[in-house]
Amino acid sequence: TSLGMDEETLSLVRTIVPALTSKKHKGQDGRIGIIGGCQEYTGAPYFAAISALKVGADLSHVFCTREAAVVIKSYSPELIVHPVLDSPNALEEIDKWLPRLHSLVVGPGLGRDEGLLRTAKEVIEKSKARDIPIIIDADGLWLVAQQPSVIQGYQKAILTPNFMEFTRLYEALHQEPLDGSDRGRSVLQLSGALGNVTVLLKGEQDLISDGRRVLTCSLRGSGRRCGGQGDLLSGSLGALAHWAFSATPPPSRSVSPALLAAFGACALTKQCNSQAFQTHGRATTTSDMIQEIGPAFKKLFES
Ligand SMILES: NC(=O)C1=CN([C@@H]2O[C@H](COP(=O)(O)OP(=O)(O)OC[C@H]3O[C@@H](n4cnc5c(N)ncnc54)[C@H](O)[C@@H]3O)[C@@H](O)[C@H]2O)[C@@H](O)CC1
Ligand SMILES: Nc1ncnc2c1ncn2[C@@H]1O[C@H](COP(=O)(O)OP(=O)(O)OP(=O)(O)O)[C@@H](O)[C@H]1O
Ligand SMILES: [Mg+2]
Repeated sequence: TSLGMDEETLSLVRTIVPALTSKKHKGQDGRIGIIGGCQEYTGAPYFAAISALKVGADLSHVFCTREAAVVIKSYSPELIVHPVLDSPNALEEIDKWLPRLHSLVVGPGLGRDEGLLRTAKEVIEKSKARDIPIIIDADGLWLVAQQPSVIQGYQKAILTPNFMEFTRLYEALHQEPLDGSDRGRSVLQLSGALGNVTVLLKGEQDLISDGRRVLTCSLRGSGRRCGGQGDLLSGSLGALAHWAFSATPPPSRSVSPALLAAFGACALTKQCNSQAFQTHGRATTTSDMIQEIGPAFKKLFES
């Protein structure tokens, strides 16, 4: 059954979770970077960055525009916020930090300003050269739909589209309308067309493919679809991808690190949604879900 499959994959995810020991120094369990945050959107990069921390990363950096920075900083003292994304030497400023980052999440609240998208593209190129896992979400996916070559073939990339973003990507790569009747097949095709980049299509069931196989995450969430849940997912995935790709030996022969990390992030997001909904019902918001990350993580991956 699919629930049996979920259980099996969850137990594989447990193997990549780093032990909490007194032998480690700050930073070892993850220094995650978020590229996003502009005039319109400050919530999305905050949700992504705080989620990476709550999952267990040690440091979370947000690279956003100057005016978004003060806002994001005042949501939370735990984030390191760089007001550089719209500066003339943005790439130089971000490149200074790249050697210290373990993974990058590109897109939450990035917006679609041409200059910002160009910078995001250059940061992706630099990160590929450094072999850093790259999660692409939200407006980062807008960029990939315009210029798929920016990510094509990069084995440490994971794309996290909602249905709308998926449709745009699919139609950009296949030059034909998406036939929505077999989503699993479409996800497999899109991943194949992108050179086996891992694609996670979010929905009632999350579908994840590396172009070779499709994993389905069928955990139950709730009927509450407030904005920001996708940001929680992509930020968590930033931390999980670092753990999955750096695990030695590789966690599984049949499931790639990217698939495993993506599955873990899906399961966690749905579990947070379900738990928050039990308390808050219709009033559930993403902040309520973020408060559940600790208990949800424990239930799924540490019990
Ligand atoms: N608090 C915040 O700052 C938030 C900012 N956000 C940012 O807002 C920007 C735009 O993101 P959007 O997600 O709106 O992207 P899009 O502008 O591509 O819009 C997606 C649209 O598709 C619709 N949609 C989603 N799933 C669908 C489905 N299964 N079937 C049919 N329609 C569906 C949604 O209602 C939405 O209007 C991004 O930068 C994103 O990160 C969001 O992350 C939400 C929270
Ligand atoms: N119909 C659904 N039923 C249950 N869970 C869903 C459904 N649609 C999405 N989800 C879950 O909600 C989470 C976020 O997915 P969603 O499609 O809302 O992303 P998004 O549109 O990018 O969100 P955001 O508002 O953060 O940008 C995922 O964990 C996904 O599994
Ligand atoms: Mg989104």
